[in-house]
Amino acid sequence: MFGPGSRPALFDKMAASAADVINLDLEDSVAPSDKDSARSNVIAAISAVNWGNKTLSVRINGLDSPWWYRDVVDLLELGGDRLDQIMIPKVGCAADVYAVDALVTAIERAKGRSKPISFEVIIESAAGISHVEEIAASSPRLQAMSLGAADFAASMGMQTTGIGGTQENYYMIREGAKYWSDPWHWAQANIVAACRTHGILPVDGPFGDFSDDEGFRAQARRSATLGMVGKWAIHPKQVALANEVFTPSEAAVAEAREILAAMAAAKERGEGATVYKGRLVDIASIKQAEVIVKQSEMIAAY
Ligand SMILES: C[C@@H](C(=O)SCCNC(=O)CCNC(=O)[C@H](O)C(C)(C)COP(=O)(O)OP(=O)(O)OC[C@H]1O[C@@H](n2cnc3c(N)ncnc32)[C@H](O)[C@@H]1OP(=O)(O)O)[C@H](O)C(=O)O
Ligand SMILES: [Mg+2]
Repeated sequence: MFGPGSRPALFDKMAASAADVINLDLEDSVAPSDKDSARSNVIAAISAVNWGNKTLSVRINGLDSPWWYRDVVDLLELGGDRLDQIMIPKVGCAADVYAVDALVTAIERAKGRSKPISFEVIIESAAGISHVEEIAASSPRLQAMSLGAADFAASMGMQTTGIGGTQENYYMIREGAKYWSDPWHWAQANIVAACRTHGILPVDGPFGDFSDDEGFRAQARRSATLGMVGKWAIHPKQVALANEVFTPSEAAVAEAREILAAMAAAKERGEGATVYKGRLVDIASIKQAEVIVKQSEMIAAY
């Protein structure tokens, strides 16, 4: 759940939401003239608001701006221990993450902060997607990586003002009928592969049209199917939609458990493969089913 640091009236509503992660934004939802006051609002709210068991993250300004170092210094020196994570936008290479890591490490040591700050990065440029694997491997602080569709589209020179979702002109045609394809797919798949290689979480970014619930669901379902674990909400109504999609359904969990049972029975018979509902399941199916069961158990335990 995202909210601008310049709108402190939203902070309690964000804390009361059903989101797992809160992102207080100092970057692109905050006008340049409000940067200093937004930073002060966020620093005060880190300690003053009851964030419950949510992960509390602050998106700092990009390394191409004059604001980012002050964001990091003040957040860590003045912001209190409740802060869990810093989100670094517009990361283009591993050195960008190193720069923030070096500053965070120095402040943590100087100030005796005992809880290490974790990082989430946004891939939202041509450089970021080109260097996605080195970025995924860049720091032990890194926990998650998102696709920022709007800046990504701009950096790539894409002809769209949409933030995620179906793009009218991105279609195939066959026998006179249009079939829309997904222009975000290849970037998402690259992010998932880089994240899974290096043990961090791939997250789907914003879906701008918050009046389009079905569009959000469709985008989120594609992301979940690809291996992403969650999605940003830029409006409160998107939180329930994201939780609905990224929580495996009872039917999916039941089927996964049945596959595990079928494979346990197969193993008893000395077989590595068997038939479940008319289709092949084998040892790889155990790993697939375990993904769904583990997701459901983690969500239930949260
Ligand atoms: C695209 C790139 C990005 O940077 S995305 C991330 C940065 N953007 C944001 O953080 C924007 C977050 N959202 C908002 O600022 C607002 O939701 C809004 C401007 C999109 C709409 O605000 P508005 O007040 O007009 O909304 P209402 O429908 O009237 O609100 C209803 C109700 O909900 C409360 N509300 C609204 N927004 C939030 C919120 N973010 N968190 C909590 N609560 C919120 C609002 O106060 C109303 O409450 P009520 O009056 O009913 O009590 C990316 O980087 C890229 O490159 O892709
Ligand atoms: Mg952006």
